[in-house]
Amino acid sequence: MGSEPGMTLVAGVDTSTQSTKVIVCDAETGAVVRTGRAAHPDGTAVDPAHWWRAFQEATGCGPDGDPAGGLLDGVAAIGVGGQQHGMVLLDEHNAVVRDALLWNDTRSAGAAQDLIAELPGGAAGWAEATGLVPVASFTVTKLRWVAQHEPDNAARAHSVLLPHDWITHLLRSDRGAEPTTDRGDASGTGYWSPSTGEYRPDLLKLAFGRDLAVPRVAGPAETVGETVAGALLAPGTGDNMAAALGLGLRPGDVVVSLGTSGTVFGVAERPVADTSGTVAGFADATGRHLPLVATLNAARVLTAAAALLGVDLSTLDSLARSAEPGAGGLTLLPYLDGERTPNLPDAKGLLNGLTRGNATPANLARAAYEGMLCGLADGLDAVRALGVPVERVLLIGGAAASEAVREIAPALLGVPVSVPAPAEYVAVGAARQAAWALAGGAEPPSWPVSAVEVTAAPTKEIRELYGQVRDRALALLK
Ligand SMILES: Nc1ncnc2c1ncn2[C@@H]1O[C@H](COP(=O)(O)OP(=O)(O)O)[C@@H](O)[C@H]1O
Ligand SMILES: O=C(CO)[C@@H](O)[C@H](O)COP(=O)(O)O
Repeated sequence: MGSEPGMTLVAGVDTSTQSTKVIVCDAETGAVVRTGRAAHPDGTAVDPAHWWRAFQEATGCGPDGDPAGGLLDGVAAIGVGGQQHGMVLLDEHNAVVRDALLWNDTRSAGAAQDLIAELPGGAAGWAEATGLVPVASFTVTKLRWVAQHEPDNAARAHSVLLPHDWITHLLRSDRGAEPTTDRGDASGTGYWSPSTGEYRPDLLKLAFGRDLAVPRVAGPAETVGETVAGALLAPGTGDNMAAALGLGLRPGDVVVSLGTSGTVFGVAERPVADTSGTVAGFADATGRHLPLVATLNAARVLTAAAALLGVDLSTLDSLARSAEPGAGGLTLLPYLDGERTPNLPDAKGLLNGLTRGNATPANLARAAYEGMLCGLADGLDAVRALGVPVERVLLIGGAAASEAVREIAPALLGVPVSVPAPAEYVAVGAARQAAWALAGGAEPPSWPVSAVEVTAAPTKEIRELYGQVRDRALALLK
């Protein structure tokens, strides 16, 4: 594979929960000319070496990131987007100390509670300081868990990075240089302030009991290093921030992403501090802010429902579309992997309203889609309540490919839904950041995004029933 004649090529990487995806595109227009992907292992604690191996498999690069005839051949700049929050602990020689604890690992739920209690001001104090109220997903709680449960690992730790920081670092020709991150991913740690743009080493120390080195926060379009082949490295960012960049979000646009996580987010000019902790006050990758709600359960609710019914995803889709809205009164609270919004780390899924009359595969399939989307409709209400304007929803992530999702989403979300042309928008955003680092300037290059709009009459009664079942469960589980 050689350079496409006349084109300047940039690459975007999405090192996400289930896989690594790589695109190579024209820096001027964003047109994708090459793609690659490779799977990650399952589990919520993963050796970061798997992500680097997946990167090599997806691109054909050598262990030093040399593209030599592979997917990245001729690429002028690379950006890496990655799953947020994952704790990559390194020793003083930059060797990984233990498996990374991922965003969906709930073992640090107790640590989150402790940290809230230990800071004067509690939840409000954390929201004010970092934009976040600690829950198990955030890196700061994982540091506390290691300090408490694994003193030997804690003693070896010298620095803490996030997944995108680690892959970006491995891509550098000079791995002895200081690692970097960006404000988007730093804002998901719980020890960085989106209001001041500075780390809060006091909060890291509160969690870990001592200082740890942290990566330098690079500017949005900075070049942070070079690969062995001389390609520029952009700062990279968290996957949701990268998706926002890939879609070129405008005020009024809110993204609903249906990957392993479900997320709902929009851009804001000012930092957000939600003391209830429902909306995380993240920063974005452009210098703005990205208020976001995340659920632990999205696309894999559908894979679990398909496995339960013994069918593939395409049959699950047809079954769900053949059922009436409301699934005959079946409601699924989709907390299969525990849940983050609402904050129920130990919860399990709950199927309510089962009768002999409605016990059909079609209703069960439909309840899975409706339950997943009702959880995100709650998230949409929460970001709207914080003043984020919601004129239309952009639906992305693996499960946005589902016809049933496209049919049911506008009815439950209650706003027009646009489905952007199928693409890996996290990787697109990372590539756009790379093009920005290459070109310089105040704003990233403008790349077109086409989308189709899907509409449906709102079905409030399904959300009402879901709300009743959710509130009864919350009263039991809290
Ligand atoms: N047509 C479809 N219907 C439902 N789910 C789908 C469909 N296509 C892909 N998925 C799901 O999308 C998920 C992967 O989405 P992705 O956004 O890449 O996740 P992540 O970024 O978390 O790794 C997988 O769980 C996969 O089963
Ligand atoms: O925890 C969050 C956001 O706060 C997740 O959105 C992760 O960033 C993982 O994303 P996916 O791999 O599911 O896309």
